[in-house]
Amino acid sequence: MGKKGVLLVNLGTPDSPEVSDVRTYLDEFLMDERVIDINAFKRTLLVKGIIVPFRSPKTSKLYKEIWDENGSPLLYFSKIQVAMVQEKLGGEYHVELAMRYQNPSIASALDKLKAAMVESIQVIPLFPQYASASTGSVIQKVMELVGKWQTIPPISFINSFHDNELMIDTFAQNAEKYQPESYDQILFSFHGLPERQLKKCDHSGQHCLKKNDCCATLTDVNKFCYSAQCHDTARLIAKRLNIPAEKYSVCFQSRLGKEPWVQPYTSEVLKELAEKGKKRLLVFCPAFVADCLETLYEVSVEYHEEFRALGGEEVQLVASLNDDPKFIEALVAMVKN
Ligand SMILES: C=CC1=C(C)c2cc3[nH]c(cc4nc(cc5[nH]c(cc1n2)c(C)c5CCC(=O)O)C(CCC(=O)O)=C4C)c(C)c3C=C
Ligand SMILES: [Fe+2]
Ligand SMILES: [Fe+2]
Repeated sequence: MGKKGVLLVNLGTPDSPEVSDVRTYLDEFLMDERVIDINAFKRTLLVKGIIVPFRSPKTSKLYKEIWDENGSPLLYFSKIQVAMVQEKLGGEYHVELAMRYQNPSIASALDKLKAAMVESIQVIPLFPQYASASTGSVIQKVMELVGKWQTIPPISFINSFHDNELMIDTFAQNAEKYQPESYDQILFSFHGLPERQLKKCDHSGQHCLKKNDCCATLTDVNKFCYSAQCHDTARLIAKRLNIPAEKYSVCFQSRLGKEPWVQPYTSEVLKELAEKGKKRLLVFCPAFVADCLETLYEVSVEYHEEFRALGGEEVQLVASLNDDPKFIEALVAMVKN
């Protein structure tokens, strides 16, 4: 019998923090039709003519702030995650890492699995909550590439794992060392998405952003809604830590452009909390399974400074899942089940 192939895929990061590599990365990322989901002509003008030229130098500076001797934290922890999963799964499995954008590419990882003559491929996009721009894009890319093979092996995809118990437990344990009860408010700050993409993902066409509080609970109609899954992840972590509903807020960060994104925005929530006299905030970022620019810079530096300028004292980030053995156990269980 051949080995069972496993492909773990995260978003991707530039090859280096230099402007030229950041430009190449942003170009590939933002030209993805699932990320900037407008017609190809407008997308090309917007991305290649405006966003990439203006954003690359700024984003390069930010990457330089988080880049250390191990390189990009996202790639560094992704490699460790894959090595740990491989070790736990043993010789029956062949585990590869890929990034949706830049390196190691999905094409190169699939080539390695093909060369190893695996008998099947299981793909786990490393995004707990389903979004077309993240999970959907990974699945589409893998299907495009494997779809061209003469022999298409049995292939399966994990679509989301927002309520995975071991993952919820890892976030909760990471928070325990900060004594969450000693903070004025707990924030669950998820990566944002354009509202348009939420509506497009609603195949019923009647739920998302059509009803009040449409994402507050997860039902059969909205079970794949990014925002509804985010709210559910937050609820489960809060429940595990006995945090009452009034003591936590769900919010969305990293908005790009002027059109409406999923709300409330993290910046607005920081303002409201500062106005209410809250001083110390503990922040989870449960859309990410590894520390990255959005956690290490946007939350730990930008939001921290923003909150202090508003009269607050502290924004403390809860570490991401990174190389936590419990999260590795979660990934191993997903593969085996
Ligand atoms: C949780 C998964 C992610 C979703 C969904 C997502 C959607 C999304 N992102 C952008 C634009 C940018 N995101 C950037 C960085 C970034 N995004 C994610 C994850 C998701 N994005 C991660 C893990 C990272 C950090 C990568 C790293 O190297 O550390 C960036 C680059 C940084 C910057 O210039 O601000 C952009 C741009 C859009 C438009 C979008 C959905 C439409
Ligand atoms: Fe993003
Ligand atoms: Fe929704």
